Amino acid sequence: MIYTITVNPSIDYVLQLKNLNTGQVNRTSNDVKLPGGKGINVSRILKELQIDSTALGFVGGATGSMFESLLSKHDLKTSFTQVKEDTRINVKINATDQNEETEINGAGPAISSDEKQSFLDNLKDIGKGDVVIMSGSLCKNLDSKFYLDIAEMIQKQGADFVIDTTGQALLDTLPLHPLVVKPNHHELAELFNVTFKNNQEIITYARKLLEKGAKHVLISMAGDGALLVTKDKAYKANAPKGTVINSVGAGDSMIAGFAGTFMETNDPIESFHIGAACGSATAFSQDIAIKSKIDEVYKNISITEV
Ligand SMILES: Nc1ncnc2c1ncn2[C@@H]1O[C@H](COP(=O)(O)OP(=O)(O)OP(=O)(O)O)[C@@H](O)[C@H]1O
Ligand SMILES: O=P(O)(O)OC[C@@]1(O)O[C@H](CO)[C@@H](O)[C@@H]1O
Repeated sequence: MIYTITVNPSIDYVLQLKNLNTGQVNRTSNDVKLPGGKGINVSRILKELQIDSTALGFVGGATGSMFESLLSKHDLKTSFTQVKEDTRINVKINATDQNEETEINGAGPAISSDEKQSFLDNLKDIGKGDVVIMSGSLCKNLDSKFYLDIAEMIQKQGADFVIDTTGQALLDTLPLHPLVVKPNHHELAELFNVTFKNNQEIITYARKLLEKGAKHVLISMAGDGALLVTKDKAYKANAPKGTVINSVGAGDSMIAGFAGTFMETNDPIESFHIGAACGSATAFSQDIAIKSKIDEVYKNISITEV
């Protein structure tokens, strides 16, 4: 079974605007509320790929009830830990006069020690053959080593894990051999405090993550596609042509496509192909991609050795 952990899920309030004028009243041309959070997006893509998963995380308050109601439409298996404080709302602003989306992410609830323990107790049945995909920011007052603690715990129980985080939190988990890590190229550059001139330099630094223990390394590069880097080879997935509607969740979709497919096929290159298709399909969708979009985009992606 695949478990996704979204410590700090969200209601994503996605606003379409003609233009964004700060300091003024702006009125949306369209707005939608979506069940969000990196692990939630992973579970949603896995569902599209007909791969079972169970979504875990902290959910609370009136916004938490709304989040669960929004999520129930997607018919996912969930086992959330209820908390006292409110699940956060994250605002995503897509203004046609801006090139990039603007995101304003809430901090999320403070988690009590009892609530934290209840969450950890919920992981006790995870074991051999299971994969835990952990992604996204931590709630207030959760130690920065929370992901590391979970990784150590589930690895002792015989399960594999995937971690989608950045900086020291990512580096700390590498000695535990995550199945796959996926920093984007900016996050990789920040990790090693370098700037990249070309893909070969990106590959060189991606290999350092393998040397530190990661089993597979994906480097996502938004509209420039992605790289799969193994110990002795590297592969590029092109970014197919398409109209970008909302790239929020593209990285989560890529991780879901890779990890879900790898669990079933043990084939890193096919998993990479499907992961790239999931990422681009989400970028070309208002919400997280559906299967028909993933299949359509898959045909326009080629994987080449670099
Ligand atoms: N504009 C785009 N055109 C085509 N494909 C895209 C585009 N943006 C993203 N993708 C696909 O999705 C993958 C992941 O996107 P991206 O690099 O933005 O990940 P990310 O930075 O982790 O995103 P996020 O954290 O917002 O989910 C890319 O490697 C690419 O394959
Ligand atoms: O604040 P975090 O946890 O880093 O990111 C949260 C988030 O931006 O990530 C997803 C897109 O990847 C959205 O659904 C969600 O709002």
